[in-house]
Amino acid sequence: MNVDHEKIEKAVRMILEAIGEDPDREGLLETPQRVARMYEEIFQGMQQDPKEYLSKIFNEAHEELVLVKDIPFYSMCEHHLVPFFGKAHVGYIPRGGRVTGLSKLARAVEVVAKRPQLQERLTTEVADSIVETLKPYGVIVVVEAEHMCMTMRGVKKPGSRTITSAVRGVFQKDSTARAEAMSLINH
Ligand SMILES: Nc1nc2c(ncn2[C@@H]2O[C@H](COP(=O)(O)OP(=O)(O)OP(=O)(O)O)[C@@H](O)[C@H]2O)c(=O)[nH]1
Ligand SMILES: [Zn+2]
Repeated sequence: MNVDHEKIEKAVRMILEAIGEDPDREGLLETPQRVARMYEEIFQGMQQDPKEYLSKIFNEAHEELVLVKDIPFYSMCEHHLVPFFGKAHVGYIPRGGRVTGLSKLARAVEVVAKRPQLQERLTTEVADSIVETLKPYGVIVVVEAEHMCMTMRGVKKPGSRTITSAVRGVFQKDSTARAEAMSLINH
């Protein structure tokens, strides 16, 4: 168990009371426990480190781009605790034969998404965890997302998308390499 169920249940009950609901009416009776179970699931990245997955390295003599694109993710905006969700594109150029399983790139996205987050930090954490584990020539991470805090409330701009990127190593210095990766991502 990675969250304090009892605390969440108490808090949800208080929120229900605070909005004028009756937490003891039939439909809401199990809601605090449900929310606790849900938070355990959607915040499970709090207890995980993306590097645990990425450090499962094997040897393959490929020193060209590896790109996994359109990785779907769901995260929770740390300001409003409502979802933001979209797709992540993760690419790297292996160095010294150090490659990892393709699914580990998606797992890294999954781990950092399952925390109270900012899109910028999610993007950076994926890029830096790859740099630290695989020590590649370069890393490029592009994330596109829709933020529920901008659509269902506040400024109310449904359909607006936020795009963030983090580039490391060769992708910072070499605009041709970066443009090539970006064109594959946008293709
Ligand atoms: N940079 C960044 N901002 C975010 C992200 N998710 C939500 N936000 C923004 O966080 C800001 C919080 O602003 P505040 O003024 O403190 O909160 P607010 O009064 O609810 O703001 P509004 O959303 O403008 O109504 C808002 O502008 C959100 O759009 C994110 O991933 N990255
Ligand atoms: Zn927000």
